[in-house]
Amino acid sequence: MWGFVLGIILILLLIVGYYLLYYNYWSERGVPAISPIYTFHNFSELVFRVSPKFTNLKDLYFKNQDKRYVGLFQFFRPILMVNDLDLIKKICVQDFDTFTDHSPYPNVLFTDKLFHKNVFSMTAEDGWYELRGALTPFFSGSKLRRWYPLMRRCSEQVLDYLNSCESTDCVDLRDLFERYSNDVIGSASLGVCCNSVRDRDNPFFNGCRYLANFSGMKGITYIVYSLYPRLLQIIAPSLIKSKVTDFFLQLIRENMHYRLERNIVRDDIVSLLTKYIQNKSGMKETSLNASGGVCDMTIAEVTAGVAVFLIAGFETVAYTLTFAAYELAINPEVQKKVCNEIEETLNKYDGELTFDAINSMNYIENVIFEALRIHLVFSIIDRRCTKNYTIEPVHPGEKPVHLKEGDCVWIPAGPIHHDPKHYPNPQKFDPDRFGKNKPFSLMPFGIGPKSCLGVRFAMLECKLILVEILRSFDIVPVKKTISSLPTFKDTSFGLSRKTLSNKV
Ligand code: HEM
Repeated sequence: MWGFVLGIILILLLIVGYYLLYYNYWSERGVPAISPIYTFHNFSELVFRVSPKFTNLKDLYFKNQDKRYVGLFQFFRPILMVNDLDLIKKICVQDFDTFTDHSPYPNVLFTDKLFHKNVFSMTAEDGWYELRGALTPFFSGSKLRRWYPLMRRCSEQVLDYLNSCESTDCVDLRDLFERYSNDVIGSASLGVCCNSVRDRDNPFFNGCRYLANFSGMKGITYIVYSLYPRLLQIIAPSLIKSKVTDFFLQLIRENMHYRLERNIVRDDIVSLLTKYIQNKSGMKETSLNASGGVCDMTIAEVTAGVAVFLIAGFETVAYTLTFAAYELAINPEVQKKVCNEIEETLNKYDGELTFDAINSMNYIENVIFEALRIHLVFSIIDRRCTKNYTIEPVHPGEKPVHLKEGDCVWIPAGPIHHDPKHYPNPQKFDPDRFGKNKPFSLMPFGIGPKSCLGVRFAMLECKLILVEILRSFDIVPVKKTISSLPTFKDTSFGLSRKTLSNKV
């Protein structure tokens, strides 16, 4: 018994000692620092980087907003939080070649095939530049025009569903948007057509929803892996259930065989990844086995590469749309302006909701950006220093700060979006302020060469479904939506059918 108690005390003393040592990490570099105890105090927000209103991060930012940067800790990982927009620009754009990577992410081929190196987790040393370059054509203007009819079909399926509902007084829009975004990314990126709005239990949708969900033990395991990658080699539990991994591996296997047998090149994510892997290996033959099929290694790499798009294009879009719907519901005058824009545009395009018609609607784009400013999906943008780097002093009293290779930098995007010196009256939903904001003060899609690869794709799909819904319905708040803020536990909205005279 006493041995056990002494053991616990020893462990606690070691932890405290370790923390005190770490505390000096920043002060020795002349950086104002937050006590490491803060990490424990604000565990979920600092460690998991999620909180509905990022209250603690905001608190930290506003208490230190006179400082260009402040040192803090994500457990034992020292983080430099950068508050100053000029310094953000320098780190994320001008000196990007020193900050090419995110903080380490799990890269766990031997336990989780679906989390093998992908464009999000890959470092520059691993070949991030090449992979990003290989995938970029999927998002070019001409490709978006090509994916548009697929998006359109998905948006029409949502409308058909809503039109067939007996009552639309209380519709869970987040669920509907998840299904829509899943169908869009599935059909464009790999040619899987499912109507998950109707076919509510289809395995592709359930698999993607499971992949994109990082709550509970899965989220904890993921964070522990990214903080302590070496633990992986010791304990190595899977993040993803093997039956889900097998489902996606089998899906991609069949997909690739089908293309190979019929000589189909679709220029989608599956095709681009296959080409990239073939070029990387230098020999076409390495991706083909003796029987003319695709080898398992290629299938595993393509599946992992596709999985990150299924994850990236799922909750992000659904959340963005839910936030936008919320702001439209509680700001009817903004909703009216959007409807006027839709009407004017459709008049110009003979009533056809074409790719060009959607692209020419600017006000609704401002609405989406303003919704993302207020309710950001990712409140922190992170970068990892890949070589030693010095932040030169600018203000009197500052000293040069020497960052070491491996140090991590956080950009507090959420608090910056709410800073009155960048956005006067920051809680006010005002789409007209978009375009007048300071450079680098708005970053819902990240910053610089590592920013979101899917931004144009995401904006197109968000605009399309909002326009499609607003042509036939008014979005109105219901009691549950309003009271569930800020957690959005209940995402029901009222959709009130437009009469023939006010249909757009
Ligand atoms: C409105 C919805 C979306 C939001 C708010 C969003 C936001 C972001 C953010 C903040 C990043 C990190 C950027 C950085 O570190 O500077 C990111 C990265 C990324 N996003 Fe998105 N995203 C959205 C939709 C999408 C969609 C639909 C796709 C794919 C079809 C996508 C693909 C990616 C990829 C591949 C990356 C990693 C880029 C890289 O590291 O090179 N995103 N996104």
